[in-house]
Amino acid sequence: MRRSAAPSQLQGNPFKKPKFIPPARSNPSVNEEITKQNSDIKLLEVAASKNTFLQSQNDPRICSFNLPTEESAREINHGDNYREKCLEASAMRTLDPHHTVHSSPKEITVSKGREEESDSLVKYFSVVWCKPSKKKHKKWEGDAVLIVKGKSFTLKDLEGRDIGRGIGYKCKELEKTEEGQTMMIGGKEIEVMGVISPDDFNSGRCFHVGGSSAVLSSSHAAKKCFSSPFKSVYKPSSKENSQNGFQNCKPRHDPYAPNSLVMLRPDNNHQWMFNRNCFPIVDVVVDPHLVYHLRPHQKEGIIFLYECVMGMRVNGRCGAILADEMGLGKTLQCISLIWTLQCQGPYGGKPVIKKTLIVTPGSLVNNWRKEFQKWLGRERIKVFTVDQDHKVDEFAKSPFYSVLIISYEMLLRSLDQIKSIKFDLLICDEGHRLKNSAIKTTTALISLSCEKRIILTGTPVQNDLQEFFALIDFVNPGILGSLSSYRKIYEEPIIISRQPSASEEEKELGERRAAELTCLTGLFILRRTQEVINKYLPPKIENVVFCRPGALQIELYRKLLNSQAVRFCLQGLLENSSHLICIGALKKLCNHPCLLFSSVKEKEHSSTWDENEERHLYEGLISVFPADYNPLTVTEEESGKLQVLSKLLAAVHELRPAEKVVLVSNYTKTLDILQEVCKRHRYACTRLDGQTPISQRQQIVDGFNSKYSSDFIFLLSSKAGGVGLNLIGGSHLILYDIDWNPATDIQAMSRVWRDGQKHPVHIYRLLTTGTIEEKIYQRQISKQGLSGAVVDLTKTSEHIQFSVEELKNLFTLHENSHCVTHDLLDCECTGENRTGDSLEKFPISRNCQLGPQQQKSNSLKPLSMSQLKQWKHFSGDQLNLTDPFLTRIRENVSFFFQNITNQTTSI
Ligand SMILES: Nc1ncnc2c1ncn2[C@@H]1O[C@H](COP(=O)(O)OP(=O)(O)OP(=O)(O)O)[C@@H](O)[C@H]1O
Ligand SMILES: [Mg+2]
Repeated sequence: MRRSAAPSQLQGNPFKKPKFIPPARSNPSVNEEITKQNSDIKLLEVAASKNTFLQSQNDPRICSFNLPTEESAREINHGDNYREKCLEASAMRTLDPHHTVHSSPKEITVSKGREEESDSLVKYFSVVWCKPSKKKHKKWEGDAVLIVKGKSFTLKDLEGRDIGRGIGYKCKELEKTEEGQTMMIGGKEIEVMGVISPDDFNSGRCFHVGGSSAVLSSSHAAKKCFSSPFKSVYKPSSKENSQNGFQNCKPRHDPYAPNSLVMLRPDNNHQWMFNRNCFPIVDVVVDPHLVYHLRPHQKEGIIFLYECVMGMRVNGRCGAILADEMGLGKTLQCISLIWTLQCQGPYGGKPVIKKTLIVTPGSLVNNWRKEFQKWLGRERIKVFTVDQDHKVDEFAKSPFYSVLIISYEMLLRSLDQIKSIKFDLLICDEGHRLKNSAIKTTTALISLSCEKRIILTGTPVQNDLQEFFALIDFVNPGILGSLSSYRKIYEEPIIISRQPSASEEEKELGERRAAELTCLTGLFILRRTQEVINKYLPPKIENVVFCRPGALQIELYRKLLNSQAVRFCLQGLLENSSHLICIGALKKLCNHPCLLFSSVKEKEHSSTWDENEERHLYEGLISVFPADYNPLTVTEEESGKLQVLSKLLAAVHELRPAEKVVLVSNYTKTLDILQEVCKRHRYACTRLDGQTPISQRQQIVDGFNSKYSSDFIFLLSSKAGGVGLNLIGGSHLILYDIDWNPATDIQAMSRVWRDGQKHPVHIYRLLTTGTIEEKIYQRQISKQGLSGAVVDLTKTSEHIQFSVEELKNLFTLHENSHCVTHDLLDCECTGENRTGDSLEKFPISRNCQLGPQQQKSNSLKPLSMSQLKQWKHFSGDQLNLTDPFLTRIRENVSFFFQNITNQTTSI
């Protein structure tokens, strides 16, 4: 039987949650989990054949008590640990004067004297109803309460009005009424969703939740796989019902079903802190429909998040950082967590959370909504996304929505309204931005009272210890003490130990403190790398393409390097930031000379030209351009990279007409040029940059990803849309320029090689041979080696300190090299189709060839260079290239590096 949710269920209606607890399970894996000190992540996969669950349900000793008595706990041989837990729980019960032992079977019949059948059985169920139809997928119209009394049924809507009656049913039929069952009552088709306790019916609470006016629509996606999880597990007879006041306290889903994903039960400590009312312990089981889709690492991630936010990993702290690499499905893991906590809880099955706040970059607000729909359909969870037309107030007033999704910018604007709502769970997507505790966004979020906090980030937690503190302190405030004590205890000793002058004692202390810090924070930080999903993805062919610069580019480059500004920089004579202007000019030139031309013209015409520092850089530059130079008519030949790009696009268009290209740049002006080229070649394209209104971004992404889209190219500004987006419609991604920060580029490259991608993915990273772009690339890969690619997204060249030596290296043009990067590898090959086979000749641990100071300062650097050396590499002159795309661009390329992940037979 398929079920689709009723509105009340979306609100986490406790009346629909069966509340049976099997208080003692003999499954050793569960007991192991309970005793585990270090809460290692472990999936509890319980064989369906083990029916101890059913046995314990049928055991009146168990069912008739909230928690087992000392005697019953001993009688049931479930292992010492569990007994200890039960004993303690029963002790807690006696300590709590308000605790009531629910043992009276008479509770079931309540309507004394009101009805003729006062002595007969009365049962209450939450149901959904609709007009009768033969359709497989019902369109449920509303929630209702079904009262089964004697031989009659009454159906009431959530305002208490009778909307149907039936009489004359056979006793046997009545006894069979259970979850998932459908029947006809008073001309309506109903489906039973859950049992309502007499108490909840009598108090009227069962009518309050969820509202009454919601109309359900069926969602194919949601209905497709949802099954009635209880059917084979719990079939209470009327006799049991009458004996057991807690027959409802059972897990929402069968914890013993094959592949069930069961959360760790709370230990004594936790119960003591959070279960003061001594509710029975109920297994929290992730919805099997979701589990069906989850990858193994995602199951682990959900268990991890659950334990963190429940305060099971670090006593009483409820924060977590999920730092999985890009594309690992952090969104789905969070959605699973929300759905689980919103419907279930370990104490009496009561839902742990009601409302969730998700804060995310503007371009991902609608992506979150889509992901909710993708995994849960439209009915189960009602999510509200804030935009110009949908304000927070609307969410606050509505009882239907349980999840609010808002951008960081909107959050600041609506902070007061947000603060007036009680959120139980806060998720900060791409949360690395919170590493700066001084910025407004961080202070705003800190000011929210919600204590269950999750940071999601693909590029997190790094070497900067203060930023690290800020992230940790956000999710688990105070866990590392005050900032000043943290500095004393951790930061200072760690930094001192890393200095070359550190004594042995200082080194040892720093290492121990670092280990302590890692150990403590490791309890609530989880990071997995992309390797865990490689096997689900198509092959990825990554190419670093060294493009020969055009003649004009070389001439201008020389001129810039000979400028007074660069010379002063190298003599250390100029102000701090002057080198940045020089670097900026060289980068522009690499993209296209016209960008430099426009900048110079712009500066020349400004009134401050004479005092301007840039004058020292740009003087005489215009004379190098042809006299009739027009920056508006972009010439492909003037830029090595543009020439390669143009040929590459033509090759994809011709050789793979069904495939599409994502074209990434860090600069909107460069995107303008690329767009112009697309236009010229009549390639249909779409574009997302910082100017694109947030409300349109998801639409643009969806349009491109659709197989019906005619767009061939997606122009993407990596700064605006690099993080979080899914661009699986494209299978070729070209990084037109390089960023200082490897994280920015990795983020951008991860947009296409993700779940859902159907084609082999081709990544092209274009670099201009011998120029500053190669130097930046070299710096990137050595940096990645240092930090395992865990680098901060917000670090730009402004944050990088350069020594004069480094600047000298940056400001050198290597005109005679095919590939300076390859030269530095000191590889013995001649650039002829080297495949890394002969690597044994070059042990990976050997020193890097990057230069003397680097060799000494960091032993990790050679590793990443060695890794690069393992890539296939060959010069552009190679005649027998096998890659059809590279063959097409060979003429303008001096060197290639290529790496293939998940190679299958053909690419
Ligand atoms: N188990 C799964 N099966 C199929 N598709 C999945 C699964 N998990 C996630 N996906 C899909 O993979 C894509 C990437 O997921 P998601 O956007 O959550 O990644 P992420 O970890 O947030 O990455 P980023 O750091 O780039 O934001 C999405 O389209 C998502 O629907
Ligand atoms: Mg994401």
